[in-house]
Amino acid sequence: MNQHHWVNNFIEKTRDQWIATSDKIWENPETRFEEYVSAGILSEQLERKGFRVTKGIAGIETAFVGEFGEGKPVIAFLGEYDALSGMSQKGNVAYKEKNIEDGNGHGCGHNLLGTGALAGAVALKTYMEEHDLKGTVRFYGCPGEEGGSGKTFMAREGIFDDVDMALCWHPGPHTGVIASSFLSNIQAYFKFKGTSSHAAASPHLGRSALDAVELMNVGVNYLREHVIPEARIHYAITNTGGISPNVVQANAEVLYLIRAPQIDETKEIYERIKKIAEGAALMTETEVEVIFDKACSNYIPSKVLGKTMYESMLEVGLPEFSNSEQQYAKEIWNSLTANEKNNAGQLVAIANEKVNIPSGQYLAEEIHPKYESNAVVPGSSDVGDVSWIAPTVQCMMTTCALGTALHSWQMVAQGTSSIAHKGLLQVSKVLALTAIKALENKDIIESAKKELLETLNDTPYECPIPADVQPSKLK
Ligand SMILES: Nc1ccc(C(=O)N[C@@H](CCC(=O)O)C(=O)O)cc1
Repeated sequence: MNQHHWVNNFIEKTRDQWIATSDKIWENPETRFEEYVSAGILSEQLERKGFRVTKGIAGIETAFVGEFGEGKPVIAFLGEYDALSGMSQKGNVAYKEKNIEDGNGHGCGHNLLGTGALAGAVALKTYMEEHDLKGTVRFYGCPGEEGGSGKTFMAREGIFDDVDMALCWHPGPHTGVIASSFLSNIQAYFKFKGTSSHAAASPHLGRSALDAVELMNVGVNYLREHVIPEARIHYAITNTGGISPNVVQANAEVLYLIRAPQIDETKEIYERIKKIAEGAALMTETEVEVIFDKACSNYIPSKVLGKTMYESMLEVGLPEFSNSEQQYAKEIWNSLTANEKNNAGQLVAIANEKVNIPSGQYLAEEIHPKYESNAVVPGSSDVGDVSWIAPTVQCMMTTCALGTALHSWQMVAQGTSSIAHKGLLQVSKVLALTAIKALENKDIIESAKKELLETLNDTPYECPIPADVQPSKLK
């Protein structure tokens, strides 16, 4: 039996357990660094499959690793399982309706992501046993990707240092190797402290922290024109100082997320934003404290491994969808606005380019043929930090209708559908096959490592998160 047939047989034979695992995680959406149930579901399966499991690695309760085999090469599968807050949504419907008031939801499909990577790792382990192959397979349970950069904290503790190759994937509307780089980022809280007072009787005695937040935001709005065009600066006001307009707000806080292609560019913008915060504090006679939350590095896709993954994708092919799945995808398509439909050809996170979508098509019908690109995707991922340490490869696999945006209710609704299940099985095969090809042809890993060394050009990996910053839960 050739490699592809073996992988196909294995995943199809075990399909029910992957689907059930993904659905269980979908039903228990947990946000950054609180993924207790989800991490439990995945680590328990690794234990049952004979992996040596270590929980709470890198000082993070919901991070874990499962290992099988010994020696080189060390092949790592990266699994995520965190959800987004406030994104609760009913499954398998084509209209917006919450499942639970104020509940979380899998708006980025990480229920599928973690499970697909797990299935790939289990497939590789079984293949190694049956074919008496040497090496180590690891599944890294990586929490807090969304706004948490869990892998960057894990990288800081050195836990990826002996990895020879890393594999990951992302659910979405298209299929192809993720050929582009991603933006690095820094996230920090700006906490202002003033003096409360009666807003009518003694406003002159009050010093408003909320004013400071607003002035800071205005300052940053002016900054935006004077940064490189690829940069992105977002904010969320995490404390408005209360709900009483007749009190001068003594405490207020704003959370900034700053992104740019290179981490040095992000750091430079961060320093300028800190000056704006100091300016806002000066103007309002308040005090500001800057609390570094997290950061991640830009992603360096391995072209060598990208080629191997692309070849694996061609062998595995796209899922075949039934009439009822096509019908559901059409209903999702019909829920989109004209602008959203127009944007459907944008290959989010694959290559930052646009393809034509023929009318009447609702599910991707092609494997994007590019596995090399100089483009930068306007998003970030903590897989970036792993890619500085070991050659790393990722793909996107169709798990939802064309036009579905990540972080949308449509993404949550389809995350437990049979469309997503088919994508999940297909990508598990792609991940396992890519790893098997690399394991059976040592040249692949050697050239990938050489390529990474040349790309880094003697720049050593430096974790962008300072040593004293700890991962934090959502507030
Ligand atoms: N293959 C993908 C990997 C990550 C994402 C994504 O949306 N990441 C978040 C991460 C944000 C963060 O790093 O805090 C983002 O860009 O907003 C999207 C596709």
